[in-house]
Amino acid sequence: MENKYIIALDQGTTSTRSILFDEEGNIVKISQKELTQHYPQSGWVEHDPEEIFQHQKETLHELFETSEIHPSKIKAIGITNQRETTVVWDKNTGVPIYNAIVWLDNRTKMFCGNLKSEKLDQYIQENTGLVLDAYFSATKVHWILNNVSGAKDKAEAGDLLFGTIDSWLIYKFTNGKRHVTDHTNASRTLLYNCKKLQWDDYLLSVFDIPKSMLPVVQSSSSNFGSIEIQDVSIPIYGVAGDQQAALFGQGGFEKGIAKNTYGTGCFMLLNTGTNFIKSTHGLLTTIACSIEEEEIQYALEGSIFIGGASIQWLRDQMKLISEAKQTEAICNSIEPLEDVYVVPAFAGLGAPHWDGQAKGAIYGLTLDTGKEHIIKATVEALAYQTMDVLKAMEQDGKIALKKLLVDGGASENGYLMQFQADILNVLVDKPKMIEVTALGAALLAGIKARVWTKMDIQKLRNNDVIYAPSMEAKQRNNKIAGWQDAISRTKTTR
Ligand SMILES: Nc1ncnc2c1ncn2[C@@H]1O[C@H](COP(=O)(O)OP(=O)(O)O)[C@@H](O)[C@H]1O
Ligand SMILES: O=P(O)(O)OC[C@H](O)CO
Repeated sequence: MENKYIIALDQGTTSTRSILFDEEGNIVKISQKELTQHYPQSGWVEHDPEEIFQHQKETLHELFETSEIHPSKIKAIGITNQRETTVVWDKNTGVPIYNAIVWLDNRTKMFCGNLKSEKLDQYIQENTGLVLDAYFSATKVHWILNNVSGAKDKAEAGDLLFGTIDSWLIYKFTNGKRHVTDHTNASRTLLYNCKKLQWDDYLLSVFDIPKSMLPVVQSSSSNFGSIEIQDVSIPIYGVAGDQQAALFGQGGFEKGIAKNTYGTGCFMLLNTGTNFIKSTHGLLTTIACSIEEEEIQYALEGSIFIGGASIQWLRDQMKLISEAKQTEAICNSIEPLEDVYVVPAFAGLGAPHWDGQAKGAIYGLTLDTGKEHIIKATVEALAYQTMDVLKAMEQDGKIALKKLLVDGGASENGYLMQFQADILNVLVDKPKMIEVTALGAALLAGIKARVWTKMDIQKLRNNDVIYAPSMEAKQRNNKIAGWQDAISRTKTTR
């Protein structure tokens, strides 16, 4: 029997990966490159779009250089990407006119504040499922058009294109033949009407963005063009924003399934089926991965801006650790300390608080507080923030979750996962193969290529590690009360 393979391209905030999966969902090869982070001013975060494309191309080619597998064995490619991150490039040269403005960048927070009105906020929530925040692409595009010399005129003349990272990669890989995106990525721009499934003319006029800049929107599992490798043309059959891809890769294409990904940020998504549920507790409504001929499904999302990024902060700015994985042993090595809390509001606070002005804070320091306590409190903050989002989700979704599916780099930290189960008092279920985001993209591509069906996910996902809660209720409640106090002291809007 002929061996079949699927490749996932996973372009994340901190790294760019290419992953080769076999037909059983096993990882045959991974190639990865770290991405340079640029911080030109306080609160600004940029990536070089050319570096992103080069890294994606190099890691993809490396899969073939380091394995015996010929490109003709690859049935399809799926792309998954950091969402919202905005690239604007010249249609005639294919060259970006500015760096990619990253989702974490909040340079447009004042602009958002000035635009805010009850009417606009309501329109945005009802039609895009989002909130007016610097996180999403619309104000980033607006900033580029108004701050790069000549950009506005060029955009009006139809000479500029906008895309999230999936669009940018596809445009480059197809030599400018395709300017496309999928429903999940479009739903993060603040420009897409998630009910009508079309770009929203009213919002385009509010943000003053010409429609000619926008990509064509397709189902997540559909034909996005092809990539030539060694004279073989491999179809791109899957595209999804990384958080929706992770939900899909966790088997979350049924109503009621929730997952939390612990990457640079933490993102919890709950599939709500074909219902567009409007949150009343600070969550977002977003489109889940879509399949041709199937009805659109929605998800409620809690976006936490700083998750694993706070562990990078411990490493790179505070110099308290030399690598992220050290934190697990440090957390396990010290006695439980009740009262140190790190609130990592380094990019403001996302869901469910949406306080763009908040700044990070540490509470409960005494003379015997050591660096280990700060490290442990930073790790625990991922779990507390997740708890805030999960509570909002249970209220909006009118459900009581019994189990949380987890993945992402920081889910490798066993201390964090046990603490998460203890604080939530629910089971935390981590698949042994944590590359669930890439698996989701591969699955979308494999469905279109008829290598798999949705129902193959259980077979592809492998065994799980389950963390069961073991903390006493009194201790849990005390810890939670301390966190709530810390959060309320950090917020600028009370
Ligand atoms: N053992 C660990 N404990 C805590 N955090 C970790 C651990 N391993 C990785 N991380 C954090 O996880 C993040 C990387 O996860 P990943 O899913 O690759 O992120 P992304 O897709 O956002 O680039 C980094 O921010 C890193 O600090
Ligand atoms: O790159 P990640 O995994 O941190 O994901 C970033 C999110 O897509 C931002 O919305």
